[in-house]
Amino acid sequence: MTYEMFTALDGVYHSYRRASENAPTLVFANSLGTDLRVWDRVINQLPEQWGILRQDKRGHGLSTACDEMSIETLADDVEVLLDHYGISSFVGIGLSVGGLIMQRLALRRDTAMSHLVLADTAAKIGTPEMWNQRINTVRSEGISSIKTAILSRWFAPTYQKTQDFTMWEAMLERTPDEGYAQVCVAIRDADYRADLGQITQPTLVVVGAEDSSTPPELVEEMAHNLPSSVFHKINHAGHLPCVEQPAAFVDLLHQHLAT
Ligand SMILES: O=C(O)CC1=CCC(=O)O1
Repeated sequence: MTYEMFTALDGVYHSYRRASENAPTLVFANSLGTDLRVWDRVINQLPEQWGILRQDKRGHGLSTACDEMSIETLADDVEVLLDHYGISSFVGIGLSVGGLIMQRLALRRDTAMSHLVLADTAAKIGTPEMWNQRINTVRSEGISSIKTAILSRWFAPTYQKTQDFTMWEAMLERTPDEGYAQVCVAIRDADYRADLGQITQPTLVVVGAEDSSTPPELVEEMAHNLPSSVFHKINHAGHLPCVEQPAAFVDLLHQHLAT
């Protein structure tokens, strides 16, 4: 059974989906410019009985934005749902900015989070200058003015020629400009490199071999600084291996949860 819900948190409408209440519960956090559908292909290949909780970040998908956003606020939003459902044991799975959110939850919920999966992410993503430039451009000219550059980082060249590609292009283009800009602010202001050594959960770190947003070397460096991690590159994928190579992603997830 899947529940699709809205809840109001400090004036923000928050959209999320919960499927099955069985353990383990897999809690997903999405990347910048994508909504909870970015996990569809992975979730479709998981055993039906596993619990699933995913949501649209503020300013993305069907969730509304707020004036000031930080990774801490976005982590609060996940905690509200964990508490609402009384989830005391879960696997945290974060993609890109979702990985920053899950790094916070790994520390805040250290006993409840049994395993961590960090995909195409780092403890610090990009530079303040790069994010400020992107924020200014999105606010003044809109997401469509930078969508070609973003999509070329999201996907390997071969995928960009497929029919599916247009769906993701539409998802990005329909993200509200201010919601997108606010999440860029949250990423710009986050630097969790000093905290990596305190994350004790067994952590699977994956990256698309053709990811040019969070390149394999950056992601591997994060893996080296985590006390208990395994690192895998997924071939024929860019920044969103859960979209381009869901079977490889699910295989690695199964292996990780068996440890
Ligand atoms: O849009 C990008 O460059 C990719 C990205 C960076 C952080 C995130 O969540 O996505």
